[in-house]
Amino acid sequence: MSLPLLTSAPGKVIIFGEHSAVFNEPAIAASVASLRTYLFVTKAEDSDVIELDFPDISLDHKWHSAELSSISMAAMADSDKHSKELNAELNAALEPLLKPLHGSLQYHAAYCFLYLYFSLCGLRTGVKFTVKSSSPIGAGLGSSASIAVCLALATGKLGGHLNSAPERLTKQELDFVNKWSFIGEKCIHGTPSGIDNAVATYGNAVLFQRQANGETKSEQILDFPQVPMILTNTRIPRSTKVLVSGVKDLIVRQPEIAHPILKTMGQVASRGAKILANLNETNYADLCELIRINHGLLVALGVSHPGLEVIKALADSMSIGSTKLTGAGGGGCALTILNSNASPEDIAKFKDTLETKHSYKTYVTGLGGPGCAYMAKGQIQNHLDLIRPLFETNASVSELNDVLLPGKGPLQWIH
Ligand SMILES: Nc1ncnc2c1ncn2[C@@H]1O[C@H](COP(=O)(O)OP(=O)(O)O)[C@@H](O)[C@H]1O
Ligand SMILES: C[C@@](O)(CCOP(=O)(O)O)CC(=O)O
Ligand SMILES: [Mg+2]
Repeated sequence: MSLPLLTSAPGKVIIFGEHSAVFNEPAIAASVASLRTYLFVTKAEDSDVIELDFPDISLDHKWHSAELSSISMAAMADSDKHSKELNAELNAALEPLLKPLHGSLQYHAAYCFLYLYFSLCGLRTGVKFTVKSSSPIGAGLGSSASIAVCLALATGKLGGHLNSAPERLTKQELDFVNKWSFIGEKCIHGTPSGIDNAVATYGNAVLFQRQANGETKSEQILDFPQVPMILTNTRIPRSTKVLVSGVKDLIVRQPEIAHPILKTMGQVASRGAKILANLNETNYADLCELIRINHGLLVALGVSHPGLEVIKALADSMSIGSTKLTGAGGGGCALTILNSNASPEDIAKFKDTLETKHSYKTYVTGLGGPGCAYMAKGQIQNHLDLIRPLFETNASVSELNDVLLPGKGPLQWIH
């Protein structure tokens, strides 16, 4: 497919089962309608370069064709064979290109990009990839998976792998995006479960389980109930990669203790799935109880943070609802499922205290929106005056969403 290209994918909220999902336990996550990542691929001004412009993480980098000599055809060959494990030959070839970014936060985003780009597009130069996200980054809401999905969809299209139906993304194409975005997540954080990229690809909500053979089973939950909840971002930075490897270390040190915790988390997710499939006044309290238990188990794994406990303590002391961290923890976000009798005044006070006293950010957002999408070339060209400034200027999140949010903005997306 030719340029320009525009792709998008949502963030997610894990309701039950973060961390235990990495160890093959079931987990439930839903996409977040209003928190999305957008990728705009255009012709670079210099036809000799591959350019990345990731302003959200202050990364603007160009690679000239002369620097690409380490990337042999052999390193890119058979990339499909390596769709489950990273290709050691390609990794070695990427090393010199990534050297200037070593030790920086931007390293993993650039690694994800280069890995997918060379695997799916080859050595083509003269392209520029610009990414903007309306989702907070590194906060537990799956920004890494949404950028990996945007990149997998765009590089899949650019490399000619995804052009079977002009009017929609087929099931096979979505499976392709899911497979390659999982590889992208691997570049960003090592050993992902695959739940985040599955939700960002397919949208809605999923009951997900990684199998012992590395395959994944994900069941779409189409009518995900709109559970009343508040998402709170502590804005405390953390890295999924570090937190996931911390849990791995705990398992090595305390296997008899850590394994049963993970198993119990799986039980919580399975039970939670049953309740969510038939949520009603009678079992709502059970859902809240499972949220409380899941958080306690995550605390036991060592992935909470005093800043997250502030949210839980406030919600508990106001009897407003049940709170658990969501995503990898260590900072980032928590969700509070509101009690059915929580008053609007108490909800407002809860949010206000978190925002004014602790400088946290709260969100009230719908769960279960669309998955990945792209825009037809004609549509982009007809609206370049609307689209281009969003990627070339310091556009705010609301300006981004006003134009680009599927279903809200004036433009048509293909799903
Ligand atoms: N909009 C973006 N622009 C550039 N890189 C991004 C963007 N969103 C995510 N990333 C990459 O993902 C990383 C954060 O992923 P992670 O630690 O898994 O947190 P989360 O997925 O919860 O946001 C960032 O450090 C960066 O490498
Ligand atoms: C901790 C984990 O379960 C979720 C990580 O989510 P996030 O990157 O914090 O949004 C890891 C995974 O499932 O890949
Ligand atoms: Mg992530």
